[in-house]
Amino acid sequence: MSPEVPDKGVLEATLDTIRDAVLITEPYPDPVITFANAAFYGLTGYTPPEVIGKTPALLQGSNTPPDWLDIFRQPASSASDAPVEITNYHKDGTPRQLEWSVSSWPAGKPAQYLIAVQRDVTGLRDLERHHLQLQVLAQMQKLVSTAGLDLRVLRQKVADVALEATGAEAAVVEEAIGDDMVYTAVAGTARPVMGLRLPIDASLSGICYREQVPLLCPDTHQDPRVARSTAEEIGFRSGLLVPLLHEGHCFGALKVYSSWPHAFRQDQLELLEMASQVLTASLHDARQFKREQERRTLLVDSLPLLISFIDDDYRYREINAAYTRWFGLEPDRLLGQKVVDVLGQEAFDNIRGYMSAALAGDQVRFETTVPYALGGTRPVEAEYIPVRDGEGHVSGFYALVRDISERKSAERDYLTRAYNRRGFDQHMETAFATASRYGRPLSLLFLDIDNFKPVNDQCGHAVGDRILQKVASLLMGLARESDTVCRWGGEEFAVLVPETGLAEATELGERLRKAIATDVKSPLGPITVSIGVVERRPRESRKQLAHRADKALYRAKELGRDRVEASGS
Ligand SMILES: Nc1nc2c(ncn2[C@@H]2O[C@H](COP(=O)(O)OP(=O)(O)OP(=O)(O)O)[C@@H](O)[C@H]2O)c(=O)[nH]1
Repeated sequence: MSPEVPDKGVLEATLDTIRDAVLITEPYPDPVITFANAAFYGLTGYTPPEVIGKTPALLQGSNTPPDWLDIFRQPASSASDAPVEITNYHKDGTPRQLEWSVSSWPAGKPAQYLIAVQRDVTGLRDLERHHLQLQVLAQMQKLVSTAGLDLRVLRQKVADVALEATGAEAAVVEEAIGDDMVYTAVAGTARPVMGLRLPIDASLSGICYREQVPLLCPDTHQDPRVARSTAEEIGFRSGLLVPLLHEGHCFGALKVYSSWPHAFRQDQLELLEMASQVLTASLHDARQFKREQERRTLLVDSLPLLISFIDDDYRYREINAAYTRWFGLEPDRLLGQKVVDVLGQEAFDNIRGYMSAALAGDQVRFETTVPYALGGTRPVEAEYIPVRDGEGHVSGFYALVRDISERKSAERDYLTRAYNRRGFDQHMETAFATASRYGRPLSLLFLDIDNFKPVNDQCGHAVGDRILQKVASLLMGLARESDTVCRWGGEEFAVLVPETGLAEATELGERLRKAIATDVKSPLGPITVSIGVVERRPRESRKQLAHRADKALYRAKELGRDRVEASGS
């Protein structure tokens, strides 16, 4: 022993009594161990013959930085220098987090020995890690509850939290689509590679997804499973990958990575795995919800119905694809627009009352006409269904609008465009219901062209047809909007007149008779009509009313034609 260090034996005896592990080594570059205290043997599991004469390299393992022995190169110049934390390994292979402080001995002179003190901070780091894990998991729970079922938002949050929790440079959510792993959310330096696709069979994430196992990749340069060129391209040198698993079904992988090798530890992989378990349930629900939504949208879009949600400011908030077809406008030209701006003032005025009723909470159903993309208007049947928010306030209503032009044309007579019997019956039903419920008057006119047979026989059917058309158009022109003109059959017409008593209906009959006699002519002379008029009696059926009208008409014929006969009540 050198005379400059006469007290090394005393030192060693003292070191054996302290709790921190201590090594005494030769100076750098070959820090051969000349002494280890009892705490060191206890900490590492080695025996003196396995340690003395070796270097501290015997403590290193897969997660130890390759250049860690540099800490012996520049020993601390003062006690205040921060210790360096290194992952070393027990003899049985278990990793330990050790804080190393290396100093020269004797102090202030050229180093003859180095004294290396190691404090085992594994327990402390475990505690810290558990604390962090709890924090991260709490954060995950929070984000899951706030992200709702919006798949895009949720994916993004998963990537963001994974990035933050692991301190990685990049985080990616990869989902299996067809034969590829597709980057469906990216964070950190992975941002420019959103949407990247890699074959499942030729990527590390593919393995993680297929085999449903978490993977720690310390260095892509040393890992034959890595698609090297893509790894280089995205700056992936080391990383962690966990499968996105829900109830045994795997739908992708969550990956965090760094452009440096050995940037991650096993415990971070465990954390990521725990986090992914919390997240995948929500991701799975959001994926299901999106699929369900797409299915529903497809269904709603393929219905022959215009379906929209209109808010309490009379603006379209949701529309199905039928709107685009009907108005010839893309959804973004309709969404957020006011109904009046889309339909025009006139059509809006027709429905404004129904809209107010729906916003007051009533479910309403009505017929109207609305403008159509190809010009003109079309008849529609609309139903408004109010929607209430959590506090019972009506926030808007669903509008279900059906094109009824075909049904309407089925209610019309092909030759004259007056209502046919089917259309007339429907109007009769409604008019009867209103008249009897509110005790309102309702009258019916039956009208038959006089001596039509000779016209037909002598002038031909084409002439007869034109006369029928002319009579019908005169009747429709003279009747009110609320009246219903019907071709009852052959050369016989009916006019239903709501809100009108017998006297007024008889006057209308006279006006019609005169107009026809004046305006409609055949090659054989003017065309005249005979008319029977009746007013509905209380509790009278439709059939009884029609029968009386027919009798009145018959009387008009009997009494010489070209006249109006009213049947008193
Ligand atoms: N051109 C044409 N004629 C029709 C049509 N439907 C019925 N008619 C004709 O209407 C005529 C009805 O004749 P009748 O029932 O004998 O009565 P009328 O000659 O009008 O005599 P009165 O009713 O007693 O005044 C027949 O010649 C039918 O062929 C039609 O759609 N087109």
